Amino acid sequence: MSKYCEVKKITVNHLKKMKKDGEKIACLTAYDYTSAKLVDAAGVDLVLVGDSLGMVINGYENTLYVTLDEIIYHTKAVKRGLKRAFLVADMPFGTYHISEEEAIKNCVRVIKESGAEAVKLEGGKNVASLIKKLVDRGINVMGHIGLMPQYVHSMGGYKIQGREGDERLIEDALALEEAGVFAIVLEGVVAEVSKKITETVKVPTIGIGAGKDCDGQILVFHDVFGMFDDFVPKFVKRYADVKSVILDGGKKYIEEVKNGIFPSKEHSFFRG
Ligand SMILES: Nc1nc(=O)c2c([nH]1)NC[C@@H]1CN(c3ccc(C(=O)N[C@@H](CCC(=O)O)C(=O)O)cc3)CN21
Ligand SMILES: CC(C)C(=O)C(=O)O
Ligand SMILES: [Mg+2]
Repeated sequence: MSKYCEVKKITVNHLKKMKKDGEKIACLTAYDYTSAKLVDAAGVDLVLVGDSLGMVINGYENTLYVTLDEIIYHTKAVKRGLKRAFLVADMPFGTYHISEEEAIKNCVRVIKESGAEAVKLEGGKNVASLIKKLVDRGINVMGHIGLMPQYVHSMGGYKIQGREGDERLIEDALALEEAGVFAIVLEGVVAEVSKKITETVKVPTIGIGAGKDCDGQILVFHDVFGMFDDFVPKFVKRYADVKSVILDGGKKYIEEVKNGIFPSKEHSFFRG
């Protein structure tokens, strides 16, 4: 068993140390109090309140509709469910795109109001100067390169990155490290390139669809537990089939209501 099981509260230092120790970092998304409590109890090291909530919670076609207030609302709920895991809030599209001043203001708001211990933003060299300013102000920042869902329109879809070489991705990873990120998400990156980035930077890399050689892995809660099937990317592995559990339980409940079996005496109140 890993020595990190004993750690009461994971901090940014533990995450950096895990890379040095060769201890893989297990991460999941969560969007509410109850699911946060469950993944924390399971022992996940890091929880991300992802802007993927726009898709799995709200049913939007992409992540671009998510607002700052929505991320704060969900992060506050997740915060109350966590004891051990490190908490990261995803900065939504548009909240760090107008000016560095506005971006800093929005990140400060997220940290101040939500209880998140870090923010994550998509981008490489183009956001390095902003990240440096955030880090200078005591805000932990997680980078995110490769397939960046907030670029869905300009990329013309969700495209795996690094097929035609690794130069740009490596430059971006180095720029993020130089700017002071404590970790970098590599999303939808070919395994060979993720391996090279992971060997090149000192900060941990957290992969999603980026192969086995990243320092950690992250997946979306609803994908891992088989609750979301509008689309299932190739990189998703299902570790439970909660959809069937809910459908089966739901059918039993409906049948018992229709047949007058529920509620029975034990679920009812009486005067005497
Ligand atoms: N439920 C959920 N899971 C996710 O992992 C996720 C979201 N939502 N929303 C935001 C982004 C979007 N993501 C996606 C969505 C689709 C593909 C996809 O269809 N990829 C193709 C590969 C295409 C190629 O080879 O270039 C695939 O077949 O997996 C990948 C990542 C990952 N993120
Ligand atoms: C999948 C992770 C990295 C993410 O950005 C999200 O859930 O929004
Ligand atoms: Mg995201």
